[in-house]
Amino acid sequence: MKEVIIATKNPGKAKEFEHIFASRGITVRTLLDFPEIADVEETGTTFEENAILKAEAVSRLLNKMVIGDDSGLIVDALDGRPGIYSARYAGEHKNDQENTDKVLRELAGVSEADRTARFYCALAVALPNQEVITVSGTCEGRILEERRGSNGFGYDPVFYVPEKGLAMAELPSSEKNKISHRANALKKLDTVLDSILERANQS
Ligand SMILES: O=c1[nH]c(=O)c2ncn([C@@H]3O[C@H](COP(=O)(O)OP(=O)(O)OP(=O)(O)O)[C@@H](O)[C@H]3O)c2[nH]1
Ligand SMILES: [Mg+2]
Repeated sequence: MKEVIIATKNPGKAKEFEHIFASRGITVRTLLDFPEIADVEETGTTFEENAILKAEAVSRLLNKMVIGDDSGLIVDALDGRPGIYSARYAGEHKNDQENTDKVLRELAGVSEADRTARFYCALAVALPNQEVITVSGTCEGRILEERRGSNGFGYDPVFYVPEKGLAMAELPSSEKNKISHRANALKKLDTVLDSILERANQS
């Protein structure tokens, strides 16, 4: 059975990776399956650097291929914030609800046209003794004034997706997983993933 390990402790991301990889017949394991592995410190200054830190640290520990995901929300009117600090925007305790409230507060009074934003996802694939590979994907949208929908995680209830006419959290997961920043990054791995997996499952 083909398997990939994702260096994430975020249950929302884990679910999306499980869903996306299931369609390729690949089983996903995440750090939720390895509670003994400590948090990797995200000391990078870019999404890519943090994705590499997570992938390489866990790949070294398990001596296996590991994918790291570092992602977040970039709001133009906030000079790109929360950006790489998306998970901890309202404090170290990482609370989606509070993070979203903080963005809504900071955007109070900003017109619809100026509420443009995008989700960004950097993925790093680390294989023992090989060069790490990184790809990225984005998803363009706008920040709503109020929450809509209850699917997804994080900022999804306030992220409006113009091409769908709905908030991200109003989309069923099957739809989000076709258009999301994470899905778009994974598409870029498509061509290399099969050969990577073959090597990874041999070692
Ligand atoms: O509404 C959202 N829909 C998404 O699809 C999405 N993807 C990322 N995010 C936000 O960005 C942070 C990532 O930060 P992050 O990459 O450091 O992950 P994390 O700390 O949650 O888990 P880990 O993977 O590091 O273990 C998350 O917590 C969320 O706030 C999203 N929000
Ligand atoms: Mg994190």
